Amino acid sequence: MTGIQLTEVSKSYGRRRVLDRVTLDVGNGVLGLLGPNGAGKTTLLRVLATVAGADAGRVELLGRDARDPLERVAIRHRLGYVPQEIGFPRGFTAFEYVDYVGILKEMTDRRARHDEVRRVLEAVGLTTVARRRVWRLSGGMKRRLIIAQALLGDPRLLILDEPTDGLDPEQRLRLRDTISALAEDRCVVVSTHQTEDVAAFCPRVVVLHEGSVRFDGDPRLLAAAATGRVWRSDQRDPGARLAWRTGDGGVRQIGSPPAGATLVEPSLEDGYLLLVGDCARAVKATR
Ligand SMILES: Nc1ncnc2c1ncn2[C@@H]1O[C@H](COP(=O)(O)OP(=O)(O)OP(=O)(O)O)[C@@H](O)[C@H]1O
Repeated sequence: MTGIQLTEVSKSYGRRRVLDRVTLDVGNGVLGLLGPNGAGKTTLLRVLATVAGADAGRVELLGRDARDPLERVAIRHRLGYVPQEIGFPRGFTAFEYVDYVGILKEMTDRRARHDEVRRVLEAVGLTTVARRRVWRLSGGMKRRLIIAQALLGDPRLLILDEPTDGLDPEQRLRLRDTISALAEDRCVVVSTHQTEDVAAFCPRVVVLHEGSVRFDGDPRLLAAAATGRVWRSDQRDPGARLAWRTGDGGVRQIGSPPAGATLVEPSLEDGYLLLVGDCARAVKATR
């Protein structure tokens, strides 16, 4: 069964079209979603999490039609969602918070639910702080707590909006590992601003720009698209599309290289920045 099948999905807020005929077919594995601020990533994830409806197009999740209210309930029983914004009820411990979400998910058998709460807290490395009040947890721990609640009930579809945001490098690695393991037999969509996250654990990446899919494929192909367009020198080149100082005192530059430039191996970040820059120029030219 396909996890996600979107066909020509569009959504607008007022007169602004935020998703523009998005078509996607996603099976098991991790799909990384990249895009600049305002590209429509969160809106797309909200549609996938059945929090927001599409204005047009077909949204099929876990083989069910998300527009049908009964089918939607069935989808939600098998879906885990980590939203971008987090709010916690006051006074709860980590355990009580996840347990509360379990109750909302209609996990009525108390003992089985508590076992499940312990399992998901363990999965994100929060067992030792299970009895600590949420307001006393660090920002990174709170992010992991939100991920824990999404894992309740072993969902087949996981929608994660910037899950690694605010995590320290060790926790980030640990979470990447957890997500990769989960994705072996389920469909996981992860939005992020970190190209290194995508390079590290997403075999497939989708780039959104102004609500449209501009790239869908292997991250290595996105990086390779910048081959011959990334160079390094000591001085900033006025003709470079993008240029930034690197830690070793040099300048990394993207665009059409000047004669004699020392070309370097492009990274996923280079390929992404070049693509987004090209999209922005194309949009500007049509306005
Ligand atoms: N509820 C809403 N009402 C009106 N406009 C909205 C609403 N939610 C989002 N938007 C607008 O839709 C566009 C896409 O927003 P969205 O949050 O989906 O982008 P994003 O790619 O997730 O951005 P970011 O990387 O900054 O989180 C933005 O212009 C935003 O202002």
